[in-house]
Amino acid sequence: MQLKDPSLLKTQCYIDGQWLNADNGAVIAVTNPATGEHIADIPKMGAAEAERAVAAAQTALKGWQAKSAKERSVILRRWFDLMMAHQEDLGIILTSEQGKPLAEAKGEIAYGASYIEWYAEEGKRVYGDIIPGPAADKRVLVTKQPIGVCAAITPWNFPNAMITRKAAPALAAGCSFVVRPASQTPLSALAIAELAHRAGIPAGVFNVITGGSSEIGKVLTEDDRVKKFSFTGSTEVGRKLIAQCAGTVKKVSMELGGNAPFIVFNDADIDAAVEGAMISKYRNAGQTCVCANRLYVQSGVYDAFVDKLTAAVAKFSVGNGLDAGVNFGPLIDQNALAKVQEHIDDAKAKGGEVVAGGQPHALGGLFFQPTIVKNVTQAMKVAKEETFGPLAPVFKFEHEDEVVGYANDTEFGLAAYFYSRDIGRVVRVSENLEYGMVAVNTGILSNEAAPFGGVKQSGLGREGSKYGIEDYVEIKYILLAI
Ligand SMILES: NC(=O)C1=CN([C@@H]2O[C@H](COP(=O)(O)OP(=O)(O)OC[C@H]3O[C@@H](n4cnc5c(N)ncnc54)[C@H](OP(=O)(O)O)[C@@H]3O)[C@@H](O)[C@H]2O)C=CC1
Ligand SMILES: O=C(O)[C@H](O)CS(=O)(=O)O
Repeated sequence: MQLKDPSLLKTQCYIDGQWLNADNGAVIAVTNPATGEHIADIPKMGAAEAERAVAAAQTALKGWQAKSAKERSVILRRWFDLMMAHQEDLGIILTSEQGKPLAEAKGEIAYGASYIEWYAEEGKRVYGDIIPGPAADKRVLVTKQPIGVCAAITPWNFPNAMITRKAAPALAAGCSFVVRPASQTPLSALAIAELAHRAGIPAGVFNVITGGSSEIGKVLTEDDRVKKFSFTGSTEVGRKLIAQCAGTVKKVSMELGGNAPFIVFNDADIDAAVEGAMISKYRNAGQTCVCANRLYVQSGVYDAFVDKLTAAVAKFSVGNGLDAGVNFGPLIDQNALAKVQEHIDDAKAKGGEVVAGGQPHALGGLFFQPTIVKNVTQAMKVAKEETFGPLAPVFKFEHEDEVVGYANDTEFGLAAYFYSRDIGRVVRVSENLEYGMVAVNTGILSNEAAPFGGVKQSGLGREGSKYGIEDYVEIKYILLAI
């Protein structure tokens, strides 16, 4: 790995300001999904180390809370500046362990850093209230205080941004933080820790522990010193972790699975819709929770849309994300490939027609062809299950009410997209779609100014915007009798 600053490639965990190996010396190998090559070994820590990380966060809390919001803001701003100064190296580390093209990886670094930039400022705006009391001698004061030690478990698909989207509001609010990143992509998290150290974030305030997900997860969800738990990943695992948090009544945030509809009406700008579908469907090789999972196109523009999308997909350059010109990388593992193939085969067996891709890429390994299947129906797996890969199933529909019904017919409710230039339809459909986030005439909706999150079984809470810091404070009501 050719880095300008090789010291960003850390292979130990960061606990209480120290770089540590596992107590028993056990390690987990990290490999490059594009080549299968071994990149590094990271500690395989367990419950004992996780408890020490929580203890360190507890110890560090008082000093960090004692700083003013402005003092914390100055340190967070330094963290942001360091991440942006090292954007290229952080992008190379991210592409090497996760696979996304370098341009996308560098984009994720800027996206992840933007949450630190945003919350460096937002922490100074955690306002309270003075409410007119019920009697002349009573004063009702409302203040907000940091919730305390926070813990998080994060996924492999955005190994930088999913950490900063949680750590930034937590630290800005005066909380301390322990994160356990996915075993497949730990190096990005450890690089973030190195820059936190350089930024002057005090020992114990920000901790990164790697190792067994269940064993460490049990500590982070059941230890009473942890007052808030945040998770990004599948709904299946999210349910388990919510249940594990119940014993200590922890506040939880959950960013879970999706099944995003992408709807194109006859009155849409078709070229804009194709451009949006390319971003929404194929970003990170289709491995994002907000990827278009079902494309619904009204009958009047169905053939034109499919033809234009097919032509656009043919231009992808599939390969190692570190190679110049590559804009489509590998999937994360064999399970991901198998899921995509299963959905394609099911659709074909039920009448679907492959018009692009449809099988693993000639490059072999974890590369899969960007795929489009047309003439798909609600009876197919692609209508109900999240593919989490580069498959665009294109459904045909006739009427607005019909497609809104299809779009809402899922237990998920994270992101939805539609293209229309009819203002009445834009208002009606935006309001009738049962999703936490609705994008109109665009294929990408994620930014630090917006409250990212889902309804139904796609999650709890919001990340980003002024709303995102509310999950890291507790309201305290003070009654003054004078
Ligand atoms: N809403 C959102 O923003 C996002 C949602 N997702 C959803 O997650 C799925 C794919 O991502 P994926 O990472 O495979 O999801 P997983 O839920 O399998 O994994 C997410 C994280 O949870 C850890 N984990 C898995 N099982 C447990 C457990 N029993 N206890 C504690 N931790 C555990 C994993 O660790 P390890 O893998 O190291 O064992 C990983 O760090 C899709 O459904 C996708 O939609 C993904 C990203 C973002
Ligand atoms: O993990 C994810 O899929 C991200 O939440 C998607 S995004 O925020 O990068 O759009």
